[in-house]
Amino acid sequence: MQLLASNKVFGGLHQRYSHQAESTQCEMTFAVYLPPQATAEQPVPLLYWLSGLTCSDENFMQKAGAFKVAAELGMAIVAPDTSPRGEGVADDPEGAYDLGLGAGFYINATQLPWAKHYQMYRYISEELPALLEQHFPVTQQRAIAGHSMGGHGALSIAFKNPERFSSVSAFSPICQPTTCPWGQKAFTAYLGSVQQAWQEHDSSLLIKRLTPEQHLPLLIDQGSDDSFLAEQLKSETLVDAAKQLNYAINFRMQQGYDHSYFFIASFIEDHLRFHYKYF
Ligand SMILES: N[C@@H](CCC(=O)N[C@@H](CS)C(=O)NCC(=O)O)C(=O)O
Repeated sequence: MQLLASNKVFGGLHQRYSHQAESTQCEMTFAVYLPPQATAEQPVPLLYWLSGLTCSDENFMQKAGAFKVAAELGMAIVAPDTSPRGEGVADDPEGAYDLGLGAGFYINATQLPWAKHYQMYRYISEELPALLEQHFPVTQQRAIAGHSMGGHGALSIAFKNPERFSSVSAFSPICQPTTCPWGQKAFTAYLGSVQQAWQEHDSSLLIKRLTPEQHLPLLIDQGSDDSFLAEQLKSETLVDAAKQLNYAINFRMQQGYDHSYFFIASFIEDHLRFHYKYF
């Protein structure tokens, strides 16, 4: 693991690392915030933050304004990259923002040319936690959150692995990727046309497989003025599914907010305090 940068912030440390990942067969970069309380003797719980399309490890750390409350609570945060990168990693031939680099969708690709490196589900759900829990002062208390494509990542990974997390939250998540243009484009490329493979990564469907004991505390914030809401995010699909299951999720339609990090910065404190309650 190579330390790329280290900055003191609110008494803790923001650090960027790169490492050779086995799952994605390339060098991966992630950023971690270690609050002042974190020591080898007193490790702290860890929130996974999954970002959206076009993002790297940097967007959340620079724009969300999460450090002050994370430092107060004593909570570490990791922000991984959103796709494999580097020489030899496939990208959309036209450089589209919603496929290839910056658009890994947190799934394991089975189709060429993507399959070799686009193994983001395995990276996020297995390889990165093992690495962090071995090398950083963090406990095995995990929460997961994300934005947009990363909201889809957080929800689908939590629904597939409810025993690994104590809570899950999302901002403006893609709730039904099997029926929206972003999801259909990515799933067709990465998974081919087999619907069964698609359904393995659709939160509005995965939620129906959970037993009541597996209903993690779940908070979702969605901006009412988000230009992607109707066509891409479809939050009503998840809200309706939860209602049918008597899964008491906390869904908040926030009036006048858009899809940006201005929205995330406005409510990130609520999400951090929400997750902290359940560690
Ligand atoms: N570039 C795309 C939208 C991409 C976008 O909104 N990305 C969101 C996540 S889905 C984001 O967080 N962008 C980076 C940022 O705001 O820092 C477009 O113009 O339609």
